[in-house]
Amino acid sequence: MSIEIANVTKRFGEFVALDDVSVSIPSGQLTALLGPSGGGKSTLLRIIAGLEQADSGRVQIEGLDATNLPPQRRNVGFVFQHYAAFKHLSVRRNVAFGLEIRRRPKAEIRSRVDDLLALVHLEQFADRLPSQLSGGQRQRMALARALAVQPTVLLLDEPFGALDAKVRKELRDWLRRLHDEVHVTTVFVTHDQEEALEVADEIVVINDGRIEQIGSPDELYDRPANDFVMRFLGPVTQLGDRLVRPHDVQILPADGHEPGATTGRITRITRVGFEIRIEITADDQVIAATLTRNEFLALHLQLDTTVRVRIAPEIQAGTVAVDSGPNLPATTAVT
Ligand SMILES: Nc1ncnc2c1ncn2[C@@H]1O[C@H](COP(=O)(O)OP(=O)(O)OP(=O)(O)O)[C@@H](O)[C@H]1O
Repeated sequence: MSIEIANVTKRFGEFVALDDVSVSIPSGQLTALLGPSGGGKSTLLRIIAGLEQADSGRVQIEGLDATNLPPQRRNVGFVFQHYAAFKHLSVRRNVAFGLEIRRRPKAEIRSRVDDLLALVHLEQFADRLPSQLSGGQRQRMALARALAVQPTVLLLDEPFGALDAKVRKELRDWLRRLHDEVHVTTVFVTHDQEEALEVADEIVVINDGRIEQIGSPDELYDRPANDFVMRFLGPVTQLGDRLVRPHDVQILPADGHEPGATTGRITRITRVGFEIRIEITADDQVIAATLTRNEFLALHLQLDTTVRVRIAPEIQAGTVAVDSGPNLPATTAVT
Protein backbone atom coordinates (compact mmCIF):
# COMPACT_ATOMS: atom_id res chain seq x y z
CA MET A 1 0.00 0.00 0.00
CA SER A 2 1.31 3.40 -0.92
CA ILE A 3 -0.71 5.72 1.29
CA GLU A 4 -2.15 4.57 4.60
CA ILE A 5 -4.53 6.88 6.36
CA ALA A 6 -5.40 5.58 9.82
CA ASN A 7 -8.15 7.04 12.03
CA VAL A 8 -7.71 10.60 10.83
CA THR A 9 -9.96 13.20 12.45
CA LYS A 10 -9.90 16.88 11.56
CA ARG A 11 -11.97 19.65 13.10
CA PHE A 12 -12.26 23.29 12.17
CA GLY A 13 -13.49 24.79 15.43
CA GLU A 14 -16.58 22.77 16.35
CA PHE A 15 -17.04 21.49 12.81
CA VAL A 16 -15.85 17.94 12.13
CA ALA A 17 -14.47 17.91 8.57
CA LEU A 18 -13.08 14.35 8.80
CA ASP A 19 -14.41 11.87 11.30
CA ASP A 20 -12.10 8.93 12.05
CA VAL A 21 -11.24 8.24 8.42
CA SER A 22 -9.14 5.22 7.49
CA VAL A 23 -8.23 4.32 3.93
CA SER A 24 -5.44 2.49 2.11
CA ILE A 25 -4.51 3.84 -1.29
CA PRO A 26 -2.66 1.33 -3.44
CA SER A 27 0.65 2.04 -5.20
CA GLY A 28 0.73 2.87 -8.85
CA GLN A 29 -3.01 3.44 -9.19
CA LEU A 30 -5.21 6.35 -10.03
CA THR A 31 -7.55 6.86 -7.08
CA ALA A 32 -10.42 9.34 -7.02
CA LEU A 33 -11.73 10.99 -3.86
CA LEU A 34 -15.33 11.56 -4.88
CA GLY A 35 -18.15 13.23 -3.02
CA PRO A 36 -20.39 16.26 -2.71
CA SER A 37 -19.10 19.71 -1.94
CA GLY A 38 -18.02 20.15 1.67
CA GLY A 39 -17.70 16.41 2.28
CA GLY A 40 -14.03 16.58 3.23
CA LYS A 41 -12.21 15.48 0.05
CA SER A 42 -9.84 18.44 -0.16
CA THR A 43 -9.16 18.32 3.55
CA LEU A 44 -8.10 14.69 3.22
CA LEU A 45 -5.90 15.49 0.22
CA ARG A 46 -4.30 18.41 2.05
CA ILE A 47 -3.60 16.19 5.06
CA ILE A 48 -1.85 13.69 2.75
CA ALA A 49 0.14 16.60 1.27
CA GLY A 50 1.07 17.96 4.69
CA LEU A 51 -0.66 21.28 4.01
CA GLU A 52 -3.06 20.60 6.85
CA GLN A 53 -2.41 18.76 10.13
CA ALA A 54 -4.85 16.12 11.37
CA ASP A 55 -6.03 16.46 14.98
CA SER A 56 -5.54 12.75 15.45
CA GLY A 57 -4.64 9.72 13.36
CA ARG A 58 -1.65 8.84 11.20
CA VAL A 59 -0.52 9.18 7.59
CA GLN A 60 2.03 6.85 6.02
CA ILE A 61 3.44 7.35 2.54
CA GLU A 62 5.31 4.40 1.05
CA GLY A 63 6.07 3.01 4.47
CA LEU A 64 7.29 6.35 5.82
CA ASP A 65 5.40 7.84 8.76
CA ALA A 66 4.59 11.25 7.33
CA THR A 67 2.18 12.37 10.08
CA ASN A 68 4.46 15.14 11.33
CA LEU A 69 6.58 15.76 8.24
CA PRO A 70 6.41 19.12 6.45
CA PRO A 71 5.13 19.02 2.84
CA GLN A 72 8.57 19.37 1.27
CA ARG A 73 9.80 16.21 3.01
CA ARG A 74 6.92 14.00 1.85
CA ASN A 75 7.99 13.73 -1.77
CA VAL A 76 4.53 14.53 -3.07
CA GLY A 77 3.69 16.61 -6.13
CA PHE A 78 0.45 18.57 -6.27
CA VAL A 79 -1.71 20.42 -8.70
CA PHE A 80 -4.67 22.57 -7.74
CA GLN A 81 -7.64 23.88 -9.64
CA HIS A 82 -6.16 27.34 -10.00
CA TYR A 83 -2.56 26.65 -10.59
CA ALA A 84 -0.17 29.40 -9.59
CA ALA A 85 2.54 29.42 -12.24
CA PHE A 86 5.49 31.79 -12.18
CA LYS A 87 4.14 34.37 -14.59
CA HIS A 88 7.48 35.81 -15.62
CA LEU A 89 9.12 32.44 -16.32
CA SER A 90 8.75 30.47 -19.55
CA VAL A 91 6.94 27.16 -19.61
CA ARG A 92 10.32 25.42 -19.71
CA ARG A 93 11.59 27.29 -16.64
CA ASN A 94 8.37 26.66 -14.77
CA VAL A 95 8.71 22.93 -15.37
CA ALA A 96 12.41 23.07 -14.46
CA PHE A 97 11.83 25.01 -11.27
CA GLY A 98 11.85 22.14 -8.76
CA LEU A 99 14.99 20.67 -10.34
CA GLU A 100 16.77 24.02 -10.34
CA ILE A 101 16.17 24.63 -6.64
CA ARG A 102 17.49 21.13 -6.01
CA ARG A 103 20.62 22.19 -7.94
CA ARG A 104 20.53 19.33 -10.41
CA PRO A 105 23.15 19.50 -13.18
CA LYS A 106 22.11 21.67 -16.14
CA ALA A 107 22.29 18.87 -18.72
CA GLU A 108 20.13 16.62 -16.58
CA ILE A 109 17.55 19.36 -16.12
CA ARG A 110 17.42 20.06 -19.85
CA SER A 111 16.90 16.46 -20.81
CA ARG A 112 14.34 15.78 -18.09
CA VAL A 113 12.35 18.89 -18.95
CA ASP A 114 12.40 17.92 -22.64
CA ASP A 115 11.01 14.50 -21.71
CA LEU A 116 8.30 16.03 -19.54
CA LEU A 117 7.26 18.58 -22.13
CA ALA A 118 6.95 15.76 -24.66
CA LEU A 119 4.92 13.71 -22.18
CA VAL A 120 2.39 16.51 -21.75
CA HIS A 121 2.53 17.51 -25.44
CA LEU A 122 3.83 21.00 -24.83
CA GLU A 123 7.17 20.80 -26.67
CA GLN A 124 6.25 23.57 -29.09
CA PHE A 125 5.21 25.88 -26.25
CA ALA A 126 8.40 25.59 -24.21
CA ASP A 127 9.39 29.22 -24.67
CA ARG A 128 6.00 30.80 -24.11
CA LEU A 129 4.90 32.45 -20.91
CA PRO A 130 2.09 30.78 -18.93
CA SER A 131 -0.25 33.64 -19.89
CA GLN A 132 0.17 32.61 -23.52
CA LEU A 133 -1.25 29.12 -22.87
CA SER A 134 -4.87 27.99 -22.80
CA GLY A 135 -6.34 26.82 -19.48
CA GLY A 136 -5.94 23.17 -20.44
CA GLN A 137 -2.34 23.68 -21.54
CA ARG A 138 -1.59 25.45 -18.26
CA GLN A 139 -2.89 22.50 -16.26
CA ARG A 140 -0.72 20.18 -18.35
CA MET A 141 2.26 22.39 -17.57
CA ALA A 142 1.33 22.17 -13.89
CA LEU A 143 1.32 18.38 -14.12
CA ALA A 144 4.71 18.35 -15.84
CA ARG A 145 6.06 20.62 -13.11
CA ALA A 146 4.68 18.41 -10.37
CA LEU A 147 6.17 15.31 -12.03
CA ALA A 148 9.59 16.91 -12.58
CA VAL A 149 10.95 16.04 -9.16
CA GLN A 150 9.77 12.43 -9.45
CA PRO A 151 7.32 12.45 -6.57
CA THR A 152 6.25 9.20 -4.94
CA VAL A 153 2.70 10.47 -5.01
CA LEU A 154 0.86 12.93 -7.21
CA LEU A 155 -2.05 14.79 -5.59
CA LEU A 156 -4.54 16.62 -7.78
CA ASP A 157 -7.30 18.80 -6.33
CA GLU A 158 -10.01 19.26 -8.98
CA PRO A 159 -7.24 19.85 -11.51
CA PHE A 160 -9.66 20.42 -14.38
CA GLY A 161 -12.42 22.02 -12.34
CA ALA A 162 -12.03 25.50 -13.77
CA LEU A 163 -12.09 24.42 -17.42
CA ASP A 164 -15.03 24.12 -19.76
CA ALA A 165 -16.72 20.76 -20.25
CA LYS A 166 -15.07 19.85 -23.54
CA VAL A 167 -11.51 20.62 -22.39
CA ARG A 168 -12.22 18.81 -19.11
CA LYS A 169 -13.18 15.72 -21.00
CA GLU A 170 -10.06 15.86 -23.18
CA LEU A 171 -7.82 16.30 -20.16
CA ARG A 172 -9.55 13.46 -18.38
CA ASP A 173 -8.70 11.06 -21.24
CA TRP A 174 -5.27 12.51 -21.36
CA LEU A 175 -4.69 12.04 -17.59
CA ARG A 176 -5.69 8.39 -17.94
CA ARG A 177 -3.21 7.88 -20.77
CA LEU A 178 -0.49 9.79 -18.93
CA HIS A 179 -1.02 7.62 -15.90
CA ASP A 180 -0.82 4.46 -17.99
CA GLU A 181 2.60 5.69 -19.15
CA VAL A 182 4.01 6.97 -15.88
CA HIS A 183 2.25 4.85 -13.22
CA VAL A 184 2.91 7.27 -10.40
CA THR A 185 0.50 6.77 -7.50
CA THR A 186 -2.09 9.48 -8.10
CA VAL A 187 -4.93 10.71 -5.91
CA PHE A 188 -7.34 13.20 -7.39
CA VAL A 189 -10.29 15.02 -5.91
CA THR A 190 -13.46 15.39 -7.91
CA HIS A 191 -17.14 15.98 -7.27
CA ASP A 192 -17.97 14.74 -10.76
CA GLN A 193 -19.08 11.11 -10.68
CA GLU A 194 -18.63 10.69 -14.42
CA GLU A 195 -15.04 11.88 -14.20
CA ALA A 196 -14.31 9.43 -11.38
CA LEU A 197 -16.07 6.51 -13.08
CA GLU A 198 -14.26 7.14 -16.34
CA VAL A 199 -10.74 7.76 -15.11
CA ALA A 200 -10.13 6.09 -11.75
CA ASP A 201 -8.93 2.59 -10.94
CA GLU A 202 -10.41 2.98 -7.50
CA ILE A 203 -12.91 5.42 -6.03
CA VAL A 204 -13.23 6.52 -2.41
CA VAL A 205 -16.67 8.05 -1.82
CA ILE A 206 -16.53 10.68 0.93
CA ASN A 207 -19.54 12.41 2.41
CA ASP A 208 -19.97 14.39 5.57
CA GLY A 209 -16.45 13.65 6.77
CA ARG A 210 -16.87 9.89 6.45
CA ILE A 211 -16.07 7.24 3.88
CA GLU A 212 -19.22 5.77 2.37
CA GLN A 213 -17.57 3.16 0.15
CA ILE A 214 -14.26 2.25 -1.48
CA GLY A 215 -14.14 0.21 -4.65
CA SER A 216 -13.57 0.02 -8.38
CA PRO A 217 -15.94 1.99 -10.61
CA ASP A 218 -17.78 -1.25 -11.48
CA GLU A 219 -18.15 -2.28 -7.85
CA LEU A 220 -19.54 1.08 -6.87
CA TYR A 221 -21.90 1.31 -9.78
CA ASP A 222 -23.14 -2.28 -9.70
CA ARG A 223 -22.99 -2.92 -5.96
CA PRO A 224 -23.43 0.38 -4.14
CA ALA A 225 -23.04 -0.06 -0.38
CA ASN A 226 -25.95 2.19 0.43
CA ASP A 227 -28.57 4.62 -0.68
CA PHE A 228 -26.14 7.56 -0.75
CA VAL A 229 -23.57 5.92 -3.04
CA MET A 230 -26.27 4.69 -5.38
CA ARG A 231 -27.78 8.15 -5.75
CA PHE A 232 -24.46 9.89 -6.04
CA LEU A 233 -23.16 7.73 -8.88
CA GLY A 234 -26.05 8.18 -11.26
CA PRO A 235 -29.78 8.63 -11.74
CA VAL A 236 -32.07 6.51 -9.59
CA THR A 237 -35.76 5.90 -9.33
CA GLN A 238 -37.87 4.22 -6.69
CA LEU A 239 -39.86 1.10 -7.46
CA GLY A 240 -41.76 -0.22 -4.45
CA ASP A 241 -39.26 0.08 -1.63
CA ARG A 242 -36.18 -0.33 -3.83
CA LEU A 243 -33.90 2.20 -5.46
CA VAL A 244 -32.99 1.22 -8.98
CA ARG A 245 -31.35 2.73 -12.05
CA PRO A 246 -33.94 3.86 -14.61
CA HIS A 247 -32.34 1.70 -17.31
CA ASP A 248 -32.86 -1.34 -15.06
CA VAL A 249 -36.62 -0.82 -14.96
CA GLN A 250 -38.28 -3.30 -17.28
CA ILE A 251 -41.50 -2.31 -19.05
CA LEU A 252 -43.85 -5.16 -19.91
CA PRO A 253 -47.18 -5.31 -21.75
CA ALA A 254 -50.24 -4.88 -19.52
CA ASP A 255 -51.58 -8.37 -20.19
CA GLY A 256 -48.52 -10.38 -19.13
CA HIS A 257 -48.15 -12.57 -16.05
CA GLU A 258 -44.52 -11.98 -15.10
CA PRO A 259 -44.04 -12.13 -11.35
CA GLY A 260 -43.17 -9.06 -9.33
CA ALA A 261 -44.57 -6.49 -11.76
CA THR A 262 -46.65 -3.43 -10.85
CA THR A 263 -49.32 -2.00 -13.12
CA GLY A 264 -49.10 1.68 -14.05
CA ARG A 265 -49.84 4.24 -16.74
CA ILE A 266 -47.37 6.11 -18.92
CA THR A 267 -47.59 9.76 -17.96
CA ARG A 268 -44.62 11.22 -19.79
CA ILE A 269 -42.32 10.36 -22.68
CA THR A 270 -39.22 12.42 -23.44
CA ARG A 271 -36.56 11.73 -26.00
CA VAL A 272 -33.03 12.82 -25.08
CA GLY A 273 -30.56 11.93 -27.82
CA PHE A 274 -30.33 8.15 -28.07
CA GLU A 275 -32.46 7.41 -25.04
CA ILE A 276 -36.15 7.63 -24.35
CA ARG A 277 -37.15 8.60 -20.82
CA ILE A 278 -40.49 7.35 -19.66
CA GLU A 279 -42.44 8.12 -16.54
CA ILE A 280 -44.91 5.57 -15.31
CA THR A 281 -47.39 6.46 -12.59
CA ALA A 282 -48.37 3.51 -10.42
CA ASP A 283 -50.50 4.24 -7.35
CA ASP A 284 -48.80 7.29 -5.88
CA GLN A 285 -45.38 6.51 -7.21
CA VAL A 286 -43.81 8.02 -10.30
CA ILE A 287 -41.28 5.59 -11.73
CA ALA A 288 -38.64 6.62 -14.26
CA ALA A 289 -37.46 4.21 -16.92
CA THR A 290 -35.04 4.73 -19.78
CA LEU A 291 -35.13 2.73 -22.98
CA THR A 292 -33.16 2.78 -26.18
CA ARG A 293 -35.06 3.96 -29.21
CA ASN A 294 -35.36 0.40 -30.55
CA GLU A 295 -36.67 -0.98 -27.28
CA PHE A 296 -39.19 1.84 -27.19
CA LEU A 297 -40.44 1.24 -30.72
CA ALA A 298 -40.71 -2.52 -30.16
CA LEU A 299 -43.02 -1.97 -27.18
CA HIS A 300 -45.41 0.42 -29.05
CA LEU A 301 -45.60 2.73 -26.06
CA GLN A 302 -47.68 5.89 -26.01
CA LEU A 303 -48.91 8.33 -23.43
CA ASP A 304 -51.64 6.77 -21.28
CA THR A 305 -50.71 3.22 -22.28
CA THR A 306 -51.15 0.87 -19.34
CA VAL A 307 -48.04 -1.22 -18.75
CA ARG A 308 -46.49 -3.35 -16.08
CA VAL A 309 -43.07 -2.53 -14.66
CA ARG A 310 -40.57 -4.39 -12.57
CA ILE A 311 -36.88 -4.39 -11.81
CA ALA A 312 -35.20 -6.40 -14.55
CA PRO A 313 -34.73 -9.79 -12.84
CA GLU A 314 -31.03 -10.09 -13.70
CA ILE A 315 -30.02 -6.90 -11.91
CA GLN A 316 -31.53 -7.32 -8.45
CA ALA A 317 -28.00 -6.98 -7.02
CA GLY A 318 -27.68 -3.43 -8.35
CA THR A 319 -30.50 -2.03 -6.25
CA VAL A 320 -30.60 -0.89 -2.66
CA ALA A 321 -33.41 -0.62 -0.17
CA VAL A 322 -34.59 2.92 0.37
CA ASP A 323 -33.25 4.09 3.75
CA SER A 324 -36.04 6.35 4.83
CA GLY A 325 -37.97 9.42 3.93
CA PRO A 326 -40.76 10.13 1.51
CA ASN A 327 -41.04 8.95 -2.06
CA LEU A 328 -38.35 10.34 -4.28
CA PRO A 329 -38.96 12.45 -7.31
CA ALA A 330 -38.91 10.24 -10.39
CA THR A 331 -35.23 10.66 -11.06
CA THR A 332 -32.73 12.13 -8.71
CA ALA A 333 -29.01 12.38 -8.55
CA VAL A 334 -27.20 14.22 -5.80
CA THR A 335 -24.92 16.80 -7.30
N1 LIG B 1 -9.55 26.21 6.89
C1 LIG B 1 -10.83 25.92 7.19
N2 LIG B 1 -11.48 26.53 8.17
C2 LIG B 1 -12.75 26.22 8.48
N3 LIG B 1 -13.48 25.30 7.83
C3 LIG B 1 -12.88 24.65 6.81
C4 LIG B 1 -11.53 24.93 6.44
N4 LIG B 1 -11.22 24.11 5.38
C5 LIG B 1 -12.33 23.37 5.14
N5 LIG B 1 -13.33 23.69 5.99
C6 LIG B 1 -14.66 23.09 6.03
O1 LIG B 1 -14.52 21.69 6.06
C7 LIG B 1 -15.50 21.05 5.23
C8 LIG B 1 -14.82 20.15 4.23
O2 LIG B 1 -14.14 20.95 3.30
P1 LIG B 1 -13.37 20.34 2.07
O3 LIG B 1 -12.76 21.46 1.30
O4 LIG B 1 -12.50 19.25 2.52
O5 LIG B 1 -14.59 19.72 1.26
P2 LIG B 1 -14.60 19.13 -0.20
O6 LIG B 1 -15.26 17.81 -0.09
O7 LIG B 1 -13.26 19.17 -0.81
O8 LIG B 1 -15.57 20.14 -0.91
P3 LIG B 1 -15.38 21.01 -2.26
O9 LIG B 1 -15.62 20.05 -3.37
O10 LIG B 1 -16.45 22.04 -2.13
O11 LIG B 1 -13.99 21.58 -2.21
C9 LIG B 1 -16.30 22.18 4.60
O12 LIG B 1 -17.51 22.34 5.29
C10 LIG B 1 -15.42 23.40 4.76
O13 LIG B 1 -16.20 24.57 4.90
